[in-house]
Amino acid sequence: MKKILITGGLGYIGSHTVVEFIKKDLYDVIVVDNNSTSETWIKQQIETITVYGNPQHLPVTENSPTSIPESPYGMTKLMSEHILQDAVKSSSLKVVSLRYFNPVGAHESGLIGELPIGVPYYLVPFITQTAIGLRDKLVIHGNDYPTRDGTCIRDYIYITDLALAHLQALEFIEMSNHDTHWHIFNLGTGVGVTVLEAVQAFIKATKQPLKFEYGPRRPGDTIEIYANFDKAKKILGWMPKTSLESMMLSAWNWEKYVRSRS
Ligand SMILES: O=c1ccn([C@@H]2O[C@H](COP(=O)(O)OP(=O)(O)O[C@H]3O[C@H](CO)[C@H](O)[C@H](O)[C@H]3O)[C@@H](O)[C@H]2O)c(=O)[nH]1
Repeated sequence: MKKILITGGLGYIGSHTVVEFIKKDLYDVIVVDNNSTSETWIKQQIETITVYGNPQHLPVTENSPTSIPESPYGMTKLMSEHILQDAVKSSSLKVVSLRYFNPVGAHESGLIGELPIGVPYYLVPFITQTAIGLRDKLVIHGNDYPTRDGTCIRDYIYITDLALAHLQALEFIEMSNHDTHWHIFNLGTGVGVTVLEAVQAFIKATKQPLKFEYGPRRPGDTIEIYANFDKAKKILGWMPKTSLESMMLSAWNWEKYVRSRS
């Protein structure tokens, strides 16, 4: 059996990816994690669409220009890509860079999911924590953007769909004999969803009331971004399968499970 090392394997994305690799039964999975942001049994997420900044054209493709990120975190993502790109040129290393859009939801078992430390920064954990009563209300950061309802637009991708892309990406890079050893794939649904639509999807899917109000814009927020994932579809055979409402329901089931433990 092939050995695979998964770094950050206790994290939100990492843990779901580990599950899919184990299920496949082709790999001996070794997990490395420094637990730096973990709440003893699970930790936060990373993703890389910050490399696109506020895009000029939508949906963004892998060829859309990257911009200088506003945050040091975003810069680490862009720099990592550059370092890997250089390493590929000077070695036999093969690299696939997966650009995640906004990963949300939890595993269908309800046993793993996203568990931010302290007050959540990301939308969906904030929604679920508000619905369960840990937060008074959700504040929607700005409703005066030039979008259909004034709130920001994102491309929310189900965590297990995202995890499966890692398997497909590995199979692709192992099996193929390409001229280039550096590949980038966008992983999103191709559908832009406003913050208000995300909130409504949560309410509809879970039948939970959710108290929310509009607040000021959050500094540095991208106004609108969603993916063109044609490349992943064509080359990896990858397709997102899960509806926004199912994503929200899974996040809610996870939240209930987490709180029932404590
Ligand atoms: O309490 C909240 C939380 C979020 N939002 C809004 O919901 C949308 C999504 O926000 P998230 O924080 O969930 O996700 P972002 O896309 O803004 O950003 C995060 O996810 C990105 C990729 O998904 C990058 O990793 C980035 O660094 C990270 O901050 C934004 O319009 C944000 O303003 C609210 O209105 N209220």
